[in-house]
Amino acid sequence: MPTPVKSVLPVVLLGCGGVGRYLLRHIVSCRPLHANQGVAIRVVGVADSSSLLVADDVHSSGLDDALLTHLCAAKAAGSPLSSLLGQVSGNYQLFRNPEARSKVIDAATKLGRTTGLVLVDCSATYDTASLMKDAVDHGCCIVLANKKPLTGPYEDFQKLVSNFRQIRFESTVGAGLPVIASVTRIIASGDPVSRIVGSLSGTLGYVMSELEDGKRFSEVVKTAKSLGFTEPDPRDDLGGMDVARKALILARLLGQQISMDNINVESLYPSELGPDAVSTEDFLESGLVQLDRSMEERVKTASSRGNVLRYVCEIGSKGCQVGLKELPKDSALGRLRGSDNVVEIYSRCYESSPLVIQGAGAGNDTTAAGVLADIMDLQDLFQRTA
Ligand SMILES: NC(=O)C1=CN([C@@H]2O[C@H](COP(=O)(O)OP(=O)(O)OC[C@H]3O[C@@H](n4cnc5c(N)ncnc54)[C@H](OP(=O)(O)O)[C@@H]3O)[C@@H](O)[C@H]2O)C=CC1
Ligand SMILES: N[C@@H](CC=O)C(=O)O
Repeated sequence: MPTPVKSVLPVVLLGCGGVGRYLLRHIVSCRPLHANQGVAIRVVGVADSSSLLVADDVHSSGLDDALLTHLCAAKAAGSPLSSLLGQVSGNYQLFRNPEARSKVIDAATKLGRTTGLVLVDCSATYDTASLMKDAVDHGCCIVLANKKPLTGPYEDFQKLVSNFRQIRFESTVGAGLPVIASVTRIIASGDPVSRIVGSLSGTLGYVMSELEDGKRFSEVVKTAKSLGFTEPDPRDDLGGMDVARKALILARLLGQQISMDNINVESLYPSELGPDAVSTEDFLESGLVQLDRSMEERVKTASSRGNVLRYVCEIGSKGCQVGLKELPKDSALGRLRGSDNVVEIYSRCYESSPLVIQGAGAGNDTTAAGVLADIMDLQDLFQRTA
């Protein structure tokens, strides 16, 4: 006998790039698994940077799986969502910006306090912050892979986490690794976390370990991009900002009321190659090679001392810093290979022997799996009443 549906989770997805598309594919392919658990995820809307595709009647139906599959194929081919209009049939409407934003609010207003709604942010922009805050006001649950809304003004962070039962942001730190959940559990048990140390960039982990194998910096950064490890602009990774955002999220979770300005960040590229001076394309094409020599020398110098380079994040009572460190090859961080992350959490209970979490720390598949697990984790808030 089929398992009765206990929870229906309506979802609006912001962003259908690498992570967002994987999420939609996971949702579709996990239907039988979720049905066995009595859960149905109903995707009622999907937005990209210019439009929103939304189900005709968000109360009673979602976008069907055939449409979601088409949508993923179109976005993967580089077409905007609006290209589906007139090409693919289905019970949906398309709204372009700025109307698209108000339609997301409409869905949040309609569903937030009735059936409930999960607004999922898989974009890579600060622009979604106000939408996410509005969604919180409308009683919606929110799930983020996007770190930016949580790393703007402290008041935004406070607002977004104000109903902590209704937010999940596991994938913002460590992709699919249970870092936020572990820190949250330790804090909830009254065990004060004193320090978090780790290698939290899949991109920089991959780049550093490939450099040790004698590969060129410019080549491995491009490969990291093609493997889906980097941010849309890899300078977010190479400049340390992506790791700094993760550090800020963790520090704020520990109760530190700090902002990005309070984090010491070491950049691996000079300001002449920064986003204000050079486009992403030019940076990839001709900027990166300018860094090959100096990176090769840094790696060789470290190696001559029996060490390796790792981009390390440290959060403690005396502040936060992220930067390149020379570490013994056989240390926990030194042994890291590829895009793996490792996080050591120190607290009273984990003082001499920290809680260590390690595993794949980047990639669209892993990250999307983390986002899906976050959505599923909200199922108890979506009990079907009828
Ligand atoms: N890849 C990884 O390993 C990990 C990624 N993340 C995070 O996941 C997020 C997504 O990454 P990724 O998929 O690689 O990024 P992409 O650049 O591939 O995709 C971003 C998507 O967001 C859309 N978008 C831009 N602005 C808006 C907006 N205002 N409203 C709605 N959608 C918008 C873009 O639209 P359009 O298609 O029109 O450009 C695009 O579809 C990032 O924040 C990243 O930091 C987190 C952990 C790990
Ligand atoms: N670009 C990030 C992806 C996850 O946040 C990384 O390399 O770790």
